[in-house]
Order: sequence, then C-alpha cells, then structure tokens
Amino acid sequence: MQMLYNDILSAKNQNRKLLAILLDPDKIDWENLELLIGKICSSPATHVFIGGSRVFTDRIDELIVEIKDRCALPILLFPGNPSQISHEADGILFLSLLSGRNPDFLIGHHVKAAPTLKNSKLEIIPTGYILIDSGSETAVAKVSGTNPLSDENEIVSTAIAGQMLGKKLIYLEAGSGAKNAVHTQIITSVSENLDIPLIVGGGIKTNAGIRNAYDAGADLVVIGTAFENDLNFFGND
Ligand SMILES: CC(C)=CCC/C(C)=C/CC/C(C)=C/CC/C(C)=C/COP(=O)(O)OP(=O)(O)O
Ligand SMILES: O=P(O)(O)OC[C@@H](O)CO
Ligand SMILES: [Mg+2]
Repeated sequence: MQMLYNDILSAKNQNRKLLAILLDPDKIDWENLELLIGKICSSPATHVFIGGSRVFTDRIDELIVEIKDRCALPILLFPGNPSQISHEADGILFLSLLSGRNPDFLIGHHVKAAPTLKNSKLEIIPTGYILIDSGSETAVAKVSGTNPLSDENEIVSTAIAGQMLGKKLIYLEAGSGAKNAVHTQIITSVSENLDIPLIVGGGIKTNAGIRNAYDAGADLVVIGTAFENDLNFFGND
C-alpha cells in the first residue's frame, strides 16, 4: 500500500501544504540529538527527509531509530547514492536526476539499489529530480557531474517528461544552501503543467520564502540549511 504517497497526493488535492525538514546525517550534533528531535516535533514539519549528496557516517539507522522513538513524523530517505539506504525509514524518494545526462544518476544507482529495495518494507516513491541553476555550483552538480537547468521551457518540458515516464513526484532543487532559491515564476510554470505533486527545495532561508513557494504552486517545501543553522527557524518571521 502506497500510504505515504497517498497522503501527499490527498494533501495536494485538499490544498494542504506540506513541509519537510532535511537532515544531513553527517551534520548531526549527537550530543544534542534530543533537543534537535524535540524541535522537529514541535515544528510545523509534516515529514523528515534524510540524506546528502555524499554521506560518510555509518549512523543513519541509529539516527532514524532515535527520531522514530520520539516523533511520529514519516521519515523518507533522500539519498545521493545506494549506500544511504536504511530499512529503518518509512520510505524512499527514488530519485532520477532528469536534468542531467549522467547514466548513473538516471538508472545506474537504481539498478544497484533494486535488489535491496525489493526485499525491504520501504515505500518506494519514484521521483523526477530536476536541478535548477541557483547562481553557484552545488554539491549535486559536483557529485553527478551534470549542469543545472536555467531555461524555463526546458525545465517545464523536463517536468512533463518526468510525469509521462511515470514519476509520482517532481522535485525542483536549487541545491542545499543555494544562493538563490527556485524562482517563483519557474515553480508556477511547472506546477501549472503537472498533475502530480511538486516538491521545491534549496536556498529557502525565511518563512516568507516558504510561503512564496507555496503561493507559486509548490505542494511540499524542503528546508535544510536554515533549520540546521537555527533550530528556532520556524518560530521566526
Ligand atoms: C536510487 C538511489 C538509491 C539513489 C539515487 C541517486 C540519485 C539519482 C540522486 C540524485 C542526485 C543527488 C546527488 C542527490 C542528493 C540529494 C541531496 C540529499 C542533497 C542534500 O544536500 P547536499 O548536497 O548534501 O548538501 P550539503 O553539501 O550542504 O550537505
Ligand atoms: O539546505 P537547503 O538550502 O534548505 O536545501 C534543502 C534541499 O532542497 C537540498 O536538497
Ligand atoms: Mg550534505
């Protein structure tokens, strides 16, 4: 049963906006984990995403178990490669980097991960991942050796192709800590051309930035760096 996906879909249909906090397992302050989890639980977040373009720690399982012990939010893996798969999570954004032409990130990592995922209880959500130019080179561009897109027509066409390929979500990514978030005009054009839910993330630094992304047509917004830097971010304006 596609519980997680059905919830995202019904939220979209009811215009109920969703918010994910992205945790990079390498950047966890383990001494203050309880505080972090408390802040996540009392935040407006509806989901927790876990991942990074590169992750070196072997404590992903432990991190997820700790969060699940204290917090009821669904946990979705957001992996840069197959080494980040944890069976403790609820689901996985099975990302294909549609903005690039690197076969490893279009299908190669997926082939490697498939046997493990087939034997797991993780809910698998095929996701078209589109890297958008945000003013400077991002970690995703570096690890994948691909260029971000900047042309609006190409971005919209890529998103439509993703939906036609059967992706269940489209994710417009400016890159973690990006100088500029995805432009509202791009979010609107893409959302008007899609039936499936639209995720937007990267470089959103204020609560007003979250609202702008929602108003432009994002169904789910991802916040990583701003929350990492300030655990009271969601109390600010
Ligand atoms: C199918 C499996 C198992 C993996 C898919 C692999 C693909 C196609 C990934 C897409 C490209 C990619 C490298 C995505 C990483 C997404 C991510 C978690 C970004 C988070 O931010 P970071 O790039 O780690 O930022 P920092 O450098 O600030 O930590
Ligand atoms: O860290 P930030 O800039 O919030 O980006 C979140 C996420 O979209 C990155 O993959
Ligand atoms: Mg990272």
